[in-house]
Amino acid sequence: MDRKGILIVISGFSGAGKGTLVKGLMSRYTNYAFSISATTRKPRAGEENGVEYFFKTREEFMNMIDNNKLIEYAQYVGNFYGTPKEYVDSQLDSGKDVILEIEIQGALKVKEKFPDTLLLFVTPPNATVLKQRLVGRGTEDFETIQCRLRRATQEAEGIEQYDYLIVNDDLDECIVHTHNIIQGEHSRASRNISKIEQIREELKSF
Ligand SMILES: Nc1ncnc2c1ncn2[C@@H]1O[C@H](COP(=O)(O)OP(=O)(O)OP(=O)(O)O)[C@@H](O)[C@H]1O
Ligand SMILES: Nc1nc2c(ncn2[C@@H]2O[C@H](COP(=O)(O)O)[C@@H](O)[C@H]2O)c(=O)[nH]1
Repeated sequence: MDRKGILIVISGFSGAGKGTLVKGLMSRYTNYAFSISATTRKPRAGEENGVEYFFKTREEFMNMIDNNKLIEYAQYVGNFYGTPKEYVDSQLDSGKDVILEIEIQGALKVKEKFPDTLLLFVTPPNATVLKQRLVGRGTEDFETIQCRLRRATQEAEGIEQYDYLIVNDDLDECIVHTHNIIQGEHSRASRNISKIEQIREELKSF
């Protein structure tokens, strides 16, 4: 049986450190592919088209939806975000583990379409640290920060639907811990495959 990559969703409150964690995983380990989302959000200072996101007009984004180019999409604090399908399919087929850094509504849609998806939720050690990180990043105005914190309150209601909660306190520890969880998922998947193959073989003798 062909071994394919695992689809991994990383969600978490705005400012929890998802992007920082993903960059750490990508730079330290080689078997991850990061799915670059499409968004109608304006780029932050330093963000480049095709690196952090594919920045789209609303019309372009709607065309992507109409042409079935997205695995999932959602609205988040006034903007659209979505996962382009083609890249994810090709990377999974080539055996890479594909990381989607997406919010909770999209995460649940992905899980519905691909039940083997590993759902990880990243949290800071506490809410004070969350606010400090979000404010300290200096990329959003006061009103947007308030909207994102209110959104975090809603998102907290859905955490139980995730497979693992990952506390991002010490960044290095968080990167290694997340990698170990993903490797554990690989071992579990191959044990299941071996078992299924063994049972199929045994059934042939009846
Ligand atoms: N473990 C950590 N310790 C200290 N600071 C951190 C840690 N992880 C992330 N940060 C900092 O917190 C801020 C928010 O991190 P990041 O941008 O990765 O969050 P995010 O979850 O991707 O947020 P968003 O969803 O809004 O894009 C950044 O300034 C980052 O450098
Ligand atoms: N459902 C999706 N959510 C996504 C996608 N790409 C990013 N996101 C999430 O949006 C918020 C805001 O991101 P930001 O870059 O503006 O801070 C955050 O929770 C991201 O994880 C996507 O393709 N689909």
